Amino acid sequence: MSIRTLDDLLAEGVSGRRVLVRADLNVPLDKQSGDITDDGRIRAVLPTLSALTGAGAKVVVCSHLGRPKGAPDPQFSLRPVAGRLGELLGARVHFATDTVGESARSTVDALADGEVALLENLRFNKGETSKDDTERAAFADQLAAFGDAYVDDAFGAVHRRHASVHDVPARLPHVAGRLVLREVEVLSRLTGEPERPYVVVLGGSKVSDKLAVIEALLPTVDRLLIGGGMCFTFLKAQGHEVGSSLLEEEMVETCRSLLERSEGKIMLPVDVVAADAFAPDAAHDTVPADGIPSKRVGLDIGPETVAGFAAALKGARTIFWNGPMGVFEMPAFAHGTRGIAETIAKSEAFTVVGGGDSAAAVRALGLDESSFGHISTGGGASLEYLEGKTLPGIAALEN
Ligand SMILES: Nc1ncnc2c1ncn2[C@@H]1O[C@H](COP(=O)(O)OP(=O)(O)O)[C@@H](O)[C@H]1O
Ligand SMILES: O=C(OP(=O)(O)O)[C@H](O)COP(=O)(O)O
Repeated sequence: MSIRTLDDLLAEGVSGRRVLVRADLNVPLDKQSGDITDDGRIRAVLPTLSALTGAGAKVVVCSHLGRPKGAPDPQFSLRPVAGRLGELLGARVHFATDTVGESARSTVDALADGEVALLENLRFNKGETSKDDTERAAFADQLAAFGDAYVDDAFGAVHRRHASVHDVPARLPHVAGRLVLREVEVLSRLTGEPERPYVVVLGGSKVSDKLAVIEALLPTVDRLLIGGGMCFTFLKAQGHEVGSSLLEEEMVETCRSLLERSEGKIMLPVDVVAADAFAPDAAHDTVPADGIPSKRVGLDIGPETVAGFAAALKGARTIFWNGPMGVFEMPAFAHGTRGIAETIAKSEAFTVVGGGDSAAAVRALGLDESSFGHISTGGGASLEYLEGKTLPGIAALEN
């Protein structure tokens, strides 16, 4: 891989230069208070930021948060992240209240050597995620104007063909940051010939994002265990009622076809914790996966499923896990995620956990991070990397 690195940029000297850093500061927020519930992704980018500030660069950080629809939306503001980043860096982070407007321009212009600015959410601008090349290019031009060089340290977003990931590097001297390099180095261990049995566990809520990955991974894996919000579209494809559980109706047919072609590798829940409502205190009980009552919502995998998945993980030599098994943010629905996480933590396999929420779950459940081989900051990104796809953010650095 012919990618220039942060060390190459530092060797050229960055003192007094403006360095635009694309980070993935898409951290989970508490729905009520808006507080950051896990700062792992902020911590993960500190080595790159500290190296740059230490070398006297004017550091301009940009990131997305959540999925706002191309316009400002206060619930997705990066302001709280600026505060936390400042605490962790031990220095003030200057926050721009827009991404490429007047506030961003004046904030960047006022930066002294060794100081850090954070721009407001990239996705408050249509150009960031647009499929239209011209619209993306116009936004990329505006962003690129804030840097003399570009560092990509947003591993969690390298699978997105977005302006800040794919188009800005074409406009500036560009390098990979410390996090991106480390992630690629570790994950490449899973792309060649992973030690077998190789078991992948998938959950979470980004169903359609991950179905294409399942298709690609099926020939490579020995077992694929599907829980979390992912499983209901598959259960529906098997002809079962899923009540008001998370469902992507238009993907049912794809799931049916995947199940047919899976040679029995796909394992689905046999029981589910079904609740009256999507709420922490909702009444709930365990029901068979083929008998979810019509008004109930499946919020976790049941104990029999945890035992079955644990048995399938026994003896594995390589394990990749992405996506919580249930709505672990609510303690009543965290048992499945805990059961699977504890099983993986105890395994002697080479274990990789990927994804912002999966990593957050490991920490929220108080598990020892060092009992996993690697905790990746990217869920979709690591899955697509494992698929062997050329990721837009990595390809852009290679050019
Ligand atoms: N049964 C379920 N119904 C709805 N949401 C779920 C369910 N199980 C898990 N989730 C949610 O999935 C989210 C994480 O999904 P995702 O973003 O795909 O994971 P990651 O960030 O690890 O890649 C969590 O917020 C969790 O509450
Ligand atoms: O949280 C992320 O991905 P992940 O949930 O797959 O780990 C990244 O920040 C990418 O976000 P996106 O899936 O909204 O593009």
